[in-house]
Amino acid sequence: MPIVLIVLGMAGSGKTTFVQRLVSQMSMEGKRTYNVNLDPAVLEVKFPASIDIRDSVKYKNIMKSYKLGPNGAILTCLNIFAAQFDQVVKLIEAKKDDIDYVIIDTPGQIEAFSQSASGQIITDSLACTFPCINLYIADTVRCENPNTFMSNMFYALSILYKSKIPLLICFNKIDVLDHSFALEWMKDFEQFDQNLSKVDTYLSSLSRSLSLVLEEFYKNIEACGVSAGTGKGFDKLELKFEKCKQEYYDVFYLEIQKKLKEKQDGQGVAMSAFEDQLK
Ligand SMILES: Nc1nc2c(ncn2[C@@H]2O[C@H](COP(=O)(O)OP(=O)(O)OP(=O)(O)O)[C@@H](O)[C@H]2O)c(=O)[nH]1
Repeated sequence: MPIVLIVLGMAGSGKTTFVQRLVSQMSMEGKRTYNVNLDPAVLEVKFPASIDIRDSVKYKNIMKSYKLGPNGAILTCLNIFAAQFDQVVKLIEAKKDDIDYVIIDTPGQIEAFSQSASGQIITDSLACTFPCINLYIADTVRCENPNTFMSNMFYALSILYKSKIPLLICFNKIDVLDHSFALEWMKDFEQFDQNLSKVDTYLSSLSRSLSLVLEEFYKNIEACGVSAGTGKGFDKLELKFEKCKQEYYDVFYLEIQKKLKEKQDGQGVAMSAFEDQLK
């Protein structure tokens, strides 16, 4: 059974470069990947994609037909694609004995996965069938600002609680800045607090309070450092994936199966939320 990796993160954090690097690394190791592009607005997909949202939904047409701006159009494309996502799952299922990983690139509109029903439908459909992991890509250089670090952690937390599948935080761009400070901040509130004092803005007191709330989240979350640009840290990723896969079966699987049964009984919460959004 392949492991599904959903690559998420803020705009410009390096998701696509990460996917590119992972796909080529896996191929060098003789691993078989099935790659999916979920970014409808990208001009060129920079990795070999078996499924490309752009083949089903035309971003520019959606903008015109619904008179939407770029953000609204991307979210609408995802909503439309999510409605037919069972077909994507069927395609992956048909290939499941021939692939080791399904790697999914997502658009920078992180709210599609942290808040919108479409992200939930896509994640639920995959997680019901395959061991599934969210990879949260954080830009280490930007995280040097404690308030940006906190925004990233909060996004990661909301994705974890919304999707209810294992989460791995990948601090990217460690060729520019080592991520050890970020791991330290996740372990030691005093360290984070000292750095927060250096950028004292009105946001800092919110970040300080949130940091205390996040203590429990930090304890249970996997994190690592990578450079999608140079490949540094990628040799340690597979071990992390295996650990998260185990967590999927040990911690999340029962809840996922319960959700699946609810859906089959016609009480799928996610689907009705999605239908409400379309009204
Ligand atoms: N130095 C360095 N730059 C990187 C790394 N990974 C990505 N970048 C650069 O960061 C920028 C954004 O990378 P993308 O891969 O396009 O980021 P993304 O998250 O897919 O962007 P959106 O799809 O717009 O959200 C590009 O200029 C990349 O070359 C890295 O590990 N090191």
